[in-house]
Amino acid sequence: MTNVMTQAKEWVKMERLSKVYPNGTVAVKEVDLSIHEGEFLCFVGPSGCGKSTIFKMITGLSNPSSGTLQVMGKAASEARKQSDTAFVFQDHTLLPWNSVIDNVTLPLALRGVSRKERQQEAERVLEMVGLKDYMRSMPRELSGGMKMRASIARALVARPKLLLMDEPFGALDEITRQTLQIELLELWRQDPEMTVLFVTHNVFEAVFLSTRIAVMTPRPGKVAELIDVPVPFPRDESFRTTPEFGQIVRSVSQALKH
Ligand SMILES: Nc1ncnc2c1ncn2[C@@H]1O[C@H](COP(=O)(O)OP(=O)(O)OP(=O)(O)O)[C@@H](O)[C@H]1O
Repeated sequence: MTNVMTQAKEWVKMERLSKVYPNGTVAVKEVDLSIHEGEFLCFVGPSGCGKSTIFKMITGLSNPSSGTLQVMGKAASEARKQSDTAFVFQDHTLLPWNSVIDNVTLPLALRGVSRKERQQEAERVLEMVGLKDYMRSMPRELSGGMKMRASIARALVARPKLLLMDEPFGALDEITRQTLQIELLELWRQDPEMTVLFVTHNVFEAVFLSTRIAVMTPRPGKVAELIDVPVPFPRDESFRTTPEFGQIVRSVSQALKH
């Protein structure tokens, strides 16, 4: 299942993708995985199973040792130049000396977008994440959840086709985390082309968000199992208490034990 109804394009294609670091650590071993336009795919696995290494290769920051990796039909290092990819990390990475709106407009400023358009686009995404009234605030004046919303707004401002999120809600309290999960799904649904790759250690979070889950094995990192979450969107809080939710959580937990 994807966010789009048409035949979905392959956004990321990994074939026997491996990464061996110079010290001999095999971080990723022969991963085969195709991710399509409009998917919401979660990587779940124990610490050190190579999730961040896969993200680094997708963004062209690290080269595969062997195998192939295509991002939007191109080698990852080429796709990087198109800047269709945005990231959100666990740490909000907002610049503390810039206001919220100046943080959000930064990716557009770096691309030479005019001041007027930067302002318009930033206001659009800040409205989407519910922070328009705080655009003149400084990051230190925001709660943890608001900082993460600002960080998401900054990632979305340039309308990325691929959004990579590495444990973005890991530092938040459970209530805020669940609220942001619902908000993130709404943002994703507003752009049918956008594909989200999301790393989490939390099985419940993965099941709530995903169209598909890649369960990773401990080192060397491999995809142990791909699990579909064939539950339609929109999903709301009630999904978390359905038998179907519990069943998929059990399947993922089982796959993690192998
Ligand atoms: N630059 C590096 N040189 C050597 N080994 C590395 C390097 N970067 C990562 N590793 C090792 O590769 C393995 C995979 O690391 P990676 O950071 O990709 O895992 P991860 O699943 O993202 O972990 P976590 O969930 O803890 O962030 C780990 O054993 C790690 O120690």
